[in-house]
Amino acid sequence: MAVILKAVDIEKTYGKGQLKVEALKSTNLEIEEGVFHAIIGKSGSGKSTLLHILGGLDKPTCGKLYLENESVFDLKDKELAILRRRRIGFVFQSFNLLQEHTVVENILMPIHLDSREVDEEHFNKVISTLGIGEKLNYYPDELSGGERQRVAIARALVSKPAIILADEPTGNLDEKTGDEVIKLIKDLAKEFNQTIVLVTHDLEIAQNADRVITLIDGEISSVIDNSDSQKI
Ligand SMILES: Nc1ncnc2c1ncn2[C@@H]1O[C@H](COP(=O)(O)OP(=O)(O)OP(=O)(O)O)[C@@H](O)[C@H]1O
Repeated sequence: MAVILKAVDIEKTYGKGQLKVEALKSTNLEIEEGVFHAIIGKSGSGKSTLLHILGGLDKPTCGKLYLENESVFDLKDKELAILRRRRIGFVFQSFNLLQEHTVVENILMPIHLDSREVDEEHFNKVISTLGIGEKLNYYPDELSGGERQRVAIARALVSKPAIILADEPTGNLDEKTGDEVIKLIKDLAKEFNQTIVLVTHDLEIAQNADRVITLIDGEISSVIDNSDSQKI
C-alpha cells in the first residue's frame, strides 16, 4: 500500500530548563493509504502532539513530515494553510462547527473558502452515508452530539482529503452514540478508501482500526496490524 504521510525523526519539546517536556522523542511513522490507524497511549504520552504535527497544525522542534512526498514544514505559512484546507480533514472532540451557519454551510465551508466546485455526487454520497440529509438546513445547536459529530465528519470528508485526522472524536458523546460514530468512521474508511488517523485512549475503539500505534512517554512502542493479530 502507498505511504501517504511520512514522519521522519520528528521531535517536539515544550518549554526550557527545568520546565522542559519532551512530548515526542525521535518519531518515525508511515501512514498508508486507505488504512484506518488508531494512536493510543496514556494521558500525556504525546498522542495529541503527534496528531497535531501530522496535520501541520503544530511545528515539530525538529524532523520532517512528507504528505504525498511534499515536505510539509518547508512550506510557507500561507501554503501550509492551503495544504491543510485541501488535503487534510480534521475531526475534533468539540466538533468545531460554526454555530451561526447551517449544517450544509458548515459542511461546504472548506470548499467555499477555496472557491472550488462542489462534487454533487460525492456530497450526496457522504450525506446519505452519514444519514444527515434531513438536517442540512438546521443549525448545530439544534442537533444532538452524535449528529454534530457526523456533520463534522461530513465536513472533513466532502473535500476528498488525502487523510482525515481525528482527535478523540467520541470524547463528548455517550457510549452508544460514540460506538455508532466509530462504526461510521470504520465504514467510511472502507467506502471511500479514506486514510484515517484517530487518537483515542480507549482500547475498544482502537480495536476497530486496521493498525494500532501505541505511544509511551513520547515514543512509539509498537505498531500492530489488527488483521495480523486476528489471524494468530
Ligand atoms: N503547549 C504545551 N506546553 C507545554 N507542555 C505541553 C503542551 N502541550 C502538551 N504538553 C505536554 O506534552 C506532553 C504530551 O501531551 P499530549 O497532549 O500530546 O498528550 P496526550 O497523550 O494527547 O494526552 P491526553 O490523552 O491527556 O490528551 C504532556 O506532558 C503535556 O503536558
